[in-house]
Amino acid sequence: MKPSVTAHPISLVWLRRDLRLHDNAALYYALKSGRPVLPVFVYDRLILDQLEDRDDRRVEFIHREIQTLQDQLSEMGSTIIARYGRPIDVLKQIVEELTVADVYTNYDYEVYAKERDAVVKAMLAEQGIGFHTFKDQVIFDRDEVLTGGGKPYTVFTPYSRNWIGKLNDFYVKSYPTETYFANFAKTADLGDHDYTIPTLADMNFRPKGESYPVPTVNDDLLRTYEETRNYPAQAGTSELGIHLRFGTISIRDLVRQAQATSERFLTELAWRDFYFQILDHFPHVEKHAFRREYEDIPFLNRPDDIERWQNGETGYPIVDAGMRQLNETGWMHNRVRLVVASFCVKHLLIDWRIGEAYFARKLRDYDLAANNGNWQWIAGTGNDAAPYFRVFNPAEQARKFDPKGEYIRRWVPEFDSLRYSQPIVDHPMARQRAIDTYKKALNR
Ligand SMILES: Cc1cc2nc3c(=O)[nH]c(=O)nc-3n(C[C@H](O)[C@H](O)[C@H](O)COP(=O)(O)OP(=O)(O)OC[C@H]3O[C@@H](n4cnc5c(N)ncnc54)[C@H](O)[C@@H]3O)c2cc1C
Repeated sequence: MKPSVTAHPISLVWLRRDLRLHDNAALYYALKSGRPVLPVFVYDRLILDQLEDRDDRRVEFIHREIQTLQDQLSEMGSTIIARYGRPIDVLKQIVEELTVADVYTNYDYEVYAKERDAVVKAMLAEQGIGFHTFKDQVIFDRDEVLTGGGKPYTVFTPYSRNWIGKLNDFYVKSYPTETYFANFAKTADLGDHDYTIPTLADMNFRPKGESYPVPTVNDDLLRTYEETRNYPAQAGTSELGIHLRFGTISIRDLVRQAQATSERFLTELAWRDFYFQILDHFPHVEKHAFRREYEDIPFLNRPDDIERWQNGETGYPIVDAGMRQLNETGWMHNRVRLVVASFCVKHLLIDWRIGEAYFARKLRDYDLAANNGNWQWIAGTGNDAAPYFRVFNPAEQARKFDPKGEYIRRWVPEFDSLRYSQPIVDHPMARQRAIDTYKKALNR
């Protein structure tokens, strides 16, 4: 018999990319099921141990949010169990310690996550414990938005038309979790367990001590979003990426706000769903070109070029400004992400996977689906991608989107001086070299 300290079985809600109590699908269904509910979070060492930077912003953010959840739950007499380890081991340990009837969790579309969940589900099934998953982090998933022929969309415009057309109150209303908060398990009823949250140091991380964007966006910004979103010197975008990534805001709340203020912003949220469904339906994109014929582009991958691109020392001011913003803040404006990514792949002929991995290491809003989708779009290897012969001209982009050079001067203060690097490549040469290289590899 397993050691049981609860008189009645409880339900666990396993939080992952949904670090909030408000409007959370899995939490709602767990709370409604009638059993006492205990939230669980696993600091997954299979992911964390591989991170290169021990002052990783995302880990610190997650740690802060788990502490916030713990504070909110303890005010209700409850708690969260947060442990560091492999998910399978931690969950096994918890179901040995407590009498658990069911585990509720929100669906995750990444390949690793799907495999992880299958293993956990099987382990729980062996013990007669149910594993229930829910859609939460997107508006539509799996087969909810398909082409007329019943296939997943690979082109964004018709997808987004269908996505927007299908939006109705049912899909965007919040789950009223608050109504059932009385159903959180009471710490007093759970017996003596270790509810201490591991410290960053316990996991071999240290804080950076920076602040994060607030988890809200005001209506005024969204009303002018269409006009301001392309100008990196302005604070014209929401900077909600990190909150969407870790679920510290609800996508349903945000979509309702977008419906009332900005069609353009709504379309950006559709892009987010779009790339989730691409990853879900075409998991090969994680490591390979969406279009297989683009697999064999002979990228140069010169170590010196890679280093200068990463450090923001290419001698192309808009590129350098973007990379320095990324390195210093963990965020980069979308317009500049497009420019630096294009420069990396086309001007320097660096494999898009190298650029993608660098963004994955540095971006505080890093998300596999969006990052991969956007890199493949730029590289021309993706579904619905920019044609390979489209090579952004960095000087043109700077003239158009940073006409007074304000953004550039903010991040590249030596820009006007002799100390500023000479261009790493000549634009016309690099452009032609990229086109010729792609053309040859594609046999066109
Ligand atoms: C090379 C490259 C890599 C990128 N990597 C990521 C990434 O790892 N994670 C990420 O969330 N976005 C990524 N993007 C998309 C986009 O640049 C960011 O979502 C956006 O800049 C984040 O800032 P924001 O929150 O102020 O965005 P806003 O303009 O305020 O948009 C709101 C939200 O909409 C979503 N969104 C907006 N544009 C896109 C897009 N093109 N694709 C998918 N979702 C979008 C994001 O969730 C974003 O937070 C990448 C874009 C490029 C060109």
